[in-house]
Amino acid sequence: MKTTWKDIAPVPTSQEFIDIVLSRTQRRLPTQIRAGFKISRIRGFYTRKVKFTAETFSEKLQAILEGFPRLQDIHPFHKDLLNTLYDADHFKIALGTLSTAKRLIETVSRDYVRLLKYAQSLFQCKSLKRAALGRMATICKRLKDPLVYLEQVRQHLGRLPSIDPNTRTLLICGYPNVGKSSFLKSITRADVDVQPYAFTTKSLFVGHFDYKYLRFQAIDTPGILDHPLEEMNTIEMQSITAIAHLRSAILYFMDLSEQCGYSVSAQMALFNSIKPLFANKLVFIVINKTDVTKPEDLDLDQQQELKDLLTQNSNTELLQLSCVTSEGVQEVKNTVCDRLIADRVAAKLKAGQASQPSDADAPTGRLGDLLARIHVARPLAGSVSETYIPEAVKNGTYKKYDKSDPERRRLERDVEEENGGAGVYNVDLKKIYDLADPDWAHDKIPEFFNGKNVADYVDPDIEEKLAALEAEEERLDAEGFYDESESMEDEDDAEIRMKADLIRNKTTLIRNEARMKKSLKNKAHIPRAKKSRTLGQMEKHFTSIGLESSATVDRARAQIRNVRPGSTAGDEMDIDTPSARARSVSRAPRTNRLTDGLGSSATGITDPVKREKAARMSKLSQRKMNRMARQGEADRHETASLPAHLLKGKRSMGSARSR
Ligand SMILES: Nc1nc2c(ncn2[C@@H]2O[C@H](COP(=O)(O)OP(=O)(O)OP(=O)(O)O)[C@@H](O)[C@H]2O)c(=O)[nH]1
Ligand SMILES: [Mg+2]
Repeated sequence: MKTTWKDIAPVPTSQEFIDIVLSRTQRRLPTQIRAGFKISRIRGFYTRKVKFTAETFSEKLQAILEGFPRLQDIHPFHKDLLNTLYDADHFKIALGTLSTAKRLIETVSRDYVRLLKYAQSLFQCKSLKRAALGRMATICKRLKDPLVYLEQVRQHLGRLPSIDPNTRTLLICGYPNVGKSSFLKSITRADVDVQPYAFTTKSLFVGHFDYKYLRFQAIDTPGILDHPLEEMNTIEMQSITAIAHLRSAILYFMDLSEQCGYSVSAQMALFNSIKPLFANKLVFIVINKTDVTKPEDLDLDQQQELKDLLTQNSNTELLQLSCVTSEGVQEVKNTVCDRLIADRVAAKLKAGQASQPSDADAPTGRLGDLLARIHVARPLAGSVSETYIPEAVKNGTYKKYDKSDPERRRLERDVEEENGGAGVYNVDLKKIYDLADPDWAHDKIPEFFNGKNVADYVDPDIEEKLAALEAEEERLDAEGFYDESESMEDEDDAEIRMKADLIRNKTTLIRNEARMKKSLKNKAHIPRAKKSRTLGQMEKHFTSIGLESSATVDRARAQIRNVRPGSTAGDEMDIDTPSARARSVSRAPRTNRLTDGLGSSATGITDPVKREKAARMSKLSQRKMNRMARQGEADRHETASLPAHLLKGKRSMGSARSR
């Protein structure tokens, strides 16, 4: 949560505000418009101006609104402090006025944009825009007071001390002039003013110090007088706010010497009247200026009163110090800090949700929460885990591994050395397989199912048997065994024969396919014409199918000539033969775009009439494109009829209107 507001952007006055916005509109938008332009363009030009101005206004107003703290979002302490210092109502009204103005400006913009849609001339558009901007400026002028007030608040907010309401805090309070600032000065490096008159300190001051590696903040408050809350001024109310909202250790300072100008009984009365604010807090009554007067020096009545004060308020301690001799200063500081730490730790432990533990004496609060989430596993009742010492160690027969001993245990390392040493020997992992029969460990196919594995179903001679069968079949075929029986075959035989044929065909197919797969594998095949065709062959082919070939042949010839100007024009098209590819090919265009497709004579010269017509048509098709690419707004061009020097600067009749 934010505790300081040092980074709020400055709030301009209303006049500055208007200037900023209007000059931004002027700078950011185009400024040139002529009566001769299309009306839609003129309307667009002014609409944009109105919209842009309104947007800038609302953007800037929004920035101001967001820069200031929202009272409902900040800590109650800061909220109350802002209330006492700047008056929450005033603050809210100022921000509210700003947000209303923002809304009004948006409405104005909307209305005038709507009107601008129906404007008929440059003059009308311009008048509408002036009216719109004028109304926005008027709204802004009415923000004069809120803007001034907010700027003052901003400057003051920036100077407020950064008080963190949640950290370890020592709050020093008491009557004016009792030595509060002197104490803050002696325990921290804060530079507070110490003067021998009342109300030296007029606002909250913060100092920081470390104790037991923890950061503490000490807050010096302005002195308080003993009168009802309603009569307290802004200075005193700051102290009250701090006492009421900060979770802290309260150090109530008292001056028994009465050098401060207030009687001891008045100081005790003040303690009693602000006592309700001390609820749930650590409270210490600190007697300052012990170098002048100690509690023992008081008359008996007052001593008794002081004692009563302590007994009435059970959790209140009495401490003594003197800022002048710095006697007891460190002790007071240390006592308070120790108590504060202990208090905060206790509060933290109590803070959890498990306030109703199942066990009567189980810890509550956060500690209970934590313990509820932890499970400590313990051995089951009765089972004892003891240390295990091997027998060999116990009876002394255990021998340490010794490489030179011939009777030593054989290690994998020995096996490695016997079988060629490191790099040659490969660890045999199969020998440790845990199988029903250890002999199976080195089987090639060790997987078993129902006592058998795949190997049991393989006939090792299957290939030879098949070959023998096929040979016999061929022999029978050759001897004409099947021919003979053809005449007297019955239905069964015919079926068998048909099946045999099918099988044979299928086998051949599979074999061929496998062969093809092998040769095609991992090769990119680019189909190419194996043979080059000659132009003559093509001509012959065309005539054979009854097509007129002369034009095609002419073009092909012309192309061949174009491709290889140096080479003798052959009538081979051999575009795809390896030799043709190897030859370097000229990068000159193969065809003339102007004449391409116009139809040429055998000599390659185009009909001039056709060519002229083509040129005309291409020009015509280009016309639209030329028109579109002509000079436009983007081209900074001053027309001759309205030169710049006639438009700008002062005239005899007042200034030229630019906005
Ligand atoms: N003799 C004596 N004088 C002290 C002691 N501590 C502070 N003073 C004097 O008391 C006067 C007031 O001290 P401050 O620290 O300004 O008192 P304060 O409570 O901050 O006063 P306000 O800011 O006006 O509320 C100064 O003149 C100090 O010199 C002390 O221990 N002994
Ligand atoms: Mg002071």
